[in-house]
This record gives sequence, structure tokens and C-alpha cells, in this order.
Amino acid sequence: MSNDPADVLTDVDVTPYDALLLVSFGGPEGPDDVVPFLENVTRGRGIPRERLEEVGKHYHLFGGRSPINDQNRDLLTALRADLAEAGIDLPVYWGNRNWDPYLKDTLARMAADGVTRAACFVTSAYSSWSSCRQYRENLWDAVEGLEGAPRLDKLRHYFNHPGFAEPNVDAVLAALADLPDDVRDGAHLAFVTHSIPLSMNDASGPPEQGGGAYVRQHLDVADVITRRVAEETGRTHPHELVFCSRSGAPHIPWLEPDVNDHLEKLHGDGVPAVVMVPVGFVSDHMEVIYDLDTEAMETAAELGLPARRAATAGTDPRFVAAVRDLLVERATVERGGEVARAAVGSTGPMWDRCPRTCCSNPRAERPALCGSDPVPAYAAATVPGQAVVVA
Ligand SMILES: CC1=C(CCC(=O)O)c2cc3nc(cc4[nH]c(cc5[nH]c(cc1n2)c(C)c5CCC(=O)O)c(CCC(=O)O)c4C)C(CCC(=O)O)=C3C
Ligand SMILES: [Fe+2]
Repeated sequence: MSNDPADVLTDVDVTPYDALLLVSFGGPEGPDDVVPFLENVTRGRGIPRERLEEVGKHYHLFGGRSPINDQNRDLLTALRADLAEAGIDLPVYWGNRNWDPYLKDTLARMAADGVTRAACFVTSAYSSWSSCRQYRENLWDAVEGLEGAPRLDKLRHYFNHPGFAEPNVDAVLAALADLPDDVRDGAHLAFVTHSIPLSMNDASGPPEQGGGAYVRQHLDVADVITRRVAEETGRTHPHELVFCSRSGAPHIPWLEPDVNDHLEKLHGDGVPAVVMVPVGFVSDHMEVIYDLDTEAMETAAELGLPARRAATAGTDPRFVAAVRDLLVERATVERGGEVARAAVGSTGPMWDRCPRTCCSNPRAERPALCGSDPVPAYAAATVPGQAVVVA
């Protein structure tokens, strides 16, 4: 990250924070975990039983174990090493929405350890209820009623941080290089992310900005990656944004096209090859190893369409350093200092606190931490000490 201006302008003072908290989704670690995990994920969500059985099969294909927890363990190890090397002495905790270690247990341990204020890094880079506000609701739930709970700040969205974009650029270059010589130049880049209901995309970001932030943010970083790849190869590969892992009831519209339908279309149009770029995900969890590496790769093979899947950011040192950069940046801001915020593309750096109306909950309004929301009167008493900033 030596050419990143934020590295030069900031120092390694991370006060007022005395911990970093890695916040993630969680996944099952063995066959017996699969059903309880799926129940945790889908509680109250109206996901049809057939869809759950289908998704259960995906996990059982891999021994009932998702790779996501091990990937977070690797990220923790890498983060601790990176912070230590930068001279930052800060404990790093980990808590999940849907599986052990649960956020509630982690927050209780942090309180017992005397942590007073933690920065939260969420393994989800974009705006939407599922990818942002739901995590903020989960943080609320985790501190509610907890004596001595640390105050929590969520680090800003990082889909357009160079430390996230650049590993994706290199991954696309590597995937292109791996395609047969005679089809490489004509390859399309299919940027892939998790589908969400159209209504959830419409409600993503602040309504004053017209909603639709989820898709807009993906399109922005996909443009950046495509242009950076063109700088390296001298060729602008046509690119599209497509979706995987559609869930929910069939009559509810979700973002399309599905990646498999897209591969069929490319093939029908005579496109000679494709690189799938899972830009919506930060590591190779189940959506990537099943929906892309298994299902979409099978579709491509049946079509006879040469396809490669680009790597996710994972523990790329630039991505790990980006977490530190975001931490140091936010600490500086909280101390009242000036920062240079690293961002590529046309969106610009994202806010530190989500606006009150951002990414509304599709079912019912729930209290959430780390926004500019005033804490609702009915809940304020149960969550002492949290940041309350009215926009
Ligand atoms: C936007 C988004 C991300 C990306 C941002 C982020 O990373 O947070 C994401 C990530 C993930 N989603 C995951 C797993 C699942 N998601 C489900 C269901 C759903 N996801 C949704 C959205 C997203 N999901 C939505 C709108 C639903 C419908 C139900 C609801 O409204 O909540 C279901 C239920 C079964 C099904 O129907 O698929 C499962 C099992 C795993 C773990 C993988 C592993 O185990 O390796 C990860 C990282
Ligand atoms: Fe999901």
C-alpha cells in the first residue's frame, strides 16, 4: 500500500479504539450444524422449504462445512500480523451473525475484558439491508442489555477502496492469463454478486439519493476494475453485472440476470470465453465454491464455453492493509483530525455513519447501531453508552 496517500498522511495512533471487531456471517462447521445454521439465517424470512433443502445439499456436498469460518480465522491471523508490523497494539475480536462465535458472546467477552470502544470491520463491502443495515441491527442486539458494553463504530463501506479493487484487478489478470490463447482476447468479464430482492435494492442507500446503491456501487467498482485491466492488457473486455444465489419465494422479483442464464446468453451470442469475477464477495465462501465453482462452471462446461473464476480478495496483503487503513482513518476522524480517504471510481469515499433512512429493513424498522439515527426512546435505556449522533 506504499502508493496509497492515506498511508502517508495518517499515523498509527488508533485512540480512541481499544479493540477491532471482525463482524461476519458465520457458517456451519459440520453436517450437524447445517440445519440449525439455516434456521438461524432464515428465521422469519419466508424462505420456501424446497429452497432450504436445496441449499442444505450444497453444504453437504462439502461435508456440511462452509469455508467461511476458516477464511475469517485466516483473516484474523493476517490482521493481527499486519497491525503488529505497523506498530499497532490492538486486540482483534471476531463475532458472527449466524454461527459461533456469535456476536452476542463476543461482545460479552469484550465487555469482560474491559474493552471500551471498538471499530467494526464487516466482511461485506456494499450498501443494502442484508449487507449493511442488518449487521448494524445485529450489533444492536449484541449489546442490548449488556452491562459495560463497548461503544461500537462500523468502518465505512470499502467496495471502492483501492485495497479491495486492486486484488480484484490482479485476480482478473490471472484468470485471463489462464484462458486458452485463442479465446482470451474476446473474453467477457462477468462480475458476480449475491442477488437480493428488487425492493431491497431499491431501498439501498439513502432514499434522498434515489436508492439502488447496491447495484450502483457494484457497477462503479466493476468499471474501475475493467479499466485497470485494460491498462495492463491493452484490451477493454466487455463486462456485465450478474447475480447468483437467488433465494426467496418465486413470485418475488430478485436482481437478474442469473449467472447461469448469462453464460447461456454469452454462448448464444458467440462470445468465446468468460471470466467470472465474484466482486460481491470478500472470500471464497459457499456462494463462490458452490454457486460459481460448481454450478456455473458446470453450465459453462455443458455449453463448451471456456470459463475461469477470478480469486476473491481473501487475505491479500493489500486487502488486509486496507482494513488497517480504514481503522486508522476512522480513529483519526474520531479524534477530530483530517484524513485523506482512499477511494477509486466515481462514487467517492463512503460515509462513516449511515444516514438514518439508509437501507431500511424490508419487514419492520428495528434499532441499529453505527448510524446517525437517534436511538429510539423505547430502546435507549437498554443500550447505554452507544454513540448517538443526529444527522
Ligand atoms: C447481499 C448478501 C450477501 C453478501 C453480503 C454479505 O456477505 O453479508 C450474502 C452473503 C452470504 N449469504 C450466505 C448464506 C445464506 N444466505 C441466505 C439467504 C439470503 N442472503 C441474502 C443476501 C446476501 N447474502 C438474502 C437477501 C437472503 C434471503 C434471506 C434473507 O432475507 O436474509 C441463506 C438462506 C438459504 C438461501 O435461500 O440461500 C444462506 C444459507 C453466506 C454464508 C456462506 C457460507 O456459508 O459459506 C454469506 C457470506
Ligand atoms: Fe446470503
